[in-house]
Amino acid sequence: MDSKKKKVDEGNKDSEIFASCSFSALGLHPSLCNQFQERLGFEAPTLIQAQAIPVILSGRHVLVNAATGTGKTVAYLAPIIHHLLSYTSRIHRENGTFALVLVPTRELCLQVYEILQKLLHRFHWIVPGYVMGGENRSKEKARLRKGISILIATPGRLLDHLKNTACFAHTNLRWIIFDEADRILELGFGKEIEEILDLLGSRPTGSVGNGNQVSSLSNFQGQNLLLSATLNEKVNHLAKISLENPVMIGLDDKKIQPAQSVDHIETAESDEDDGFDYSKLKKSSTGDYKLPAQLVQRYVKVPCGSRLAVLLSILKNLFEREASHKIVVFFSTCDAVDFHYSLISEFCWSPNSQSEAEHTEKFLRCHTLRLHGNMKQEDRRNTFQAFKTEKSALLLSTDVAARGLDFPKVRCIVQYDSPGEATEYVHRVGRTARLGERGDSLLFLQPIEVDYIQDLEKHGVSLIDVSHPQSVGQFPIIWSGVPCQKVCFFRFASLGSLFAEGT
Ligand SMILES: Nc1ncnc2c1ncn2[C@@H]1O[C@H](COP(=O)(O)OP(=O)(O)OP(=O)(O)O)[C@@H](O)[C@H]1O
Repeated sequence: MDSKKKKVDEGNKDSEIFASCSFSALGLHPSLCNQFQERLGFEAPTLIQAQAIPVILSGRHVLVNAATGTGKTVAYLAPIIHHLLSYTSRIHRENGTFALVLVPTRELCLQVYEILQKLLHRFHWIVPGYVMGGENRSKEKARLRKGISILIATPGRLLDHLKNTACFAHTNLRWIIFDEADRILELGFGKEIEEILDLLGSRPTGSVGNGNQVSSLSNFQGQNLLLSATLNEKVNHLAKISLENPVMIGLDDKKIQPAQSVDHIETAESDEDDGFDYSKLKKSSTGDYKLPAQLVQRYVKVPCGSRLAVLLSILKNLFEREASHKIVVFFSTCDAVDFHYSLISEFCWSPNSQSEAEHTEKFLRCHTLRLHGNMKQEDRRNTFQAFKTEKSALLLSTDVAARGLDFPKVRCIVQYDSPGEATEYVHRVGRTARLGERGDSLLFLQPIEVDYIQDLEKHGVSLIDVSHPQSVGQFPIIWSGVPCQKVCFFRFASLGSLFAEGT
């Protein structure tokens, strides 16, 4: 490709991701705009940020539905920081919590906290903090006693502190954000969320447990935000009990355009008594999912007994082709992750290997990591940090890594076990092809599971079938048919059948 054409392509790609305006044009505080450039290296807002930030700044309740990796985190953090910077008298940490960000997993909690720390680098009077399962409660209490201005939390631990930590000051609470709202509910935190909303006085007690009742939040002076790349019935319910006359961003837009001003954002025609059209949300939750346009999605039919051999062959090929490569393989259970981790680790290069010969002898030349909910908190944290910084690594994980996690430069997602829900498929593959980067995904399906493809098609997601030898060439990953790998293939095929799968 000549360089002129390449420039045009890059220009087109950028215009699909980034807005043509600056952060300051969105009305954000100038010193915050400087932080974007200095601390995060952001030159311009993404399209979703350009659309959401002015609306969130206006104080409206908002529901944001945009593809994975489009910059939703900054879209909600920036307006909060802007407002906290704009108060005429500086806030103090003794004023307690002004904003609460609820997230489904511990890793996402840490990730949002890291971004927040960077953004608040120059604003020491706005204190970021987190509380989450697996952490020391007493230490969290001590931090809450001192005061946390913007608190990120997993629901169970937050509820615990709301009930048992008397020194947790939240009377100044103005914002509640549900990041990955649908996942919070899928993990069974529905009751906790209702209790949290009640304890914080952000919905009237009359609507507890009644999914059909639309709350009137007129006593609550705050602003609530819901964000997710996928919507479902449960989010519909959460929207009903937590949002008042919200603006929906990204629901109908095939291509998101930046907002000129709040007046240009349409709220849906009312069919409910609070002016918000919940049927539109309902329709969207069964409609098309938003996936990064540049993501190449494939599937392969593999009988259960051959999956391991095929996986190893694919991984070998991938790591041999490119020296720096990051790959995530998803499994359905913690046991399956552990089983494959101990197996694959036997064949993997490790950073602790003594000699160069040891490196080259290994079947897979990459660092292997694992992540799941049954691991000790410290190990989870180490894996999360390591996979972020590694240039070449393989992460074996359950769906704990599927939501919101932003690992840079993940080139490929393999789904060894098919995901239960179509939404989970979208979030798993969303760990690659972020913010316009290229990415590939491969879904393993057992012959009895092929109907899953039709389920995905109902949501506008179509995959290329690479099960047939003639299609294998389309895939950047060549598997069992490669002669030089036959020995390995059969070796692993027989090994695979020695171990019982389905753990
Ligand atoms: N304006 C920007 N300019 C450059 N990079 C950005 C900008 N905004 C966000 N990013 C980067 O884009 C990546 C994706 O952002 P983020 O994790 O917020 O996406 P997301 O939409 O929340 O994704 P998911 O749905 O998977 O949670 C991050 O690495 C983030 O640092």
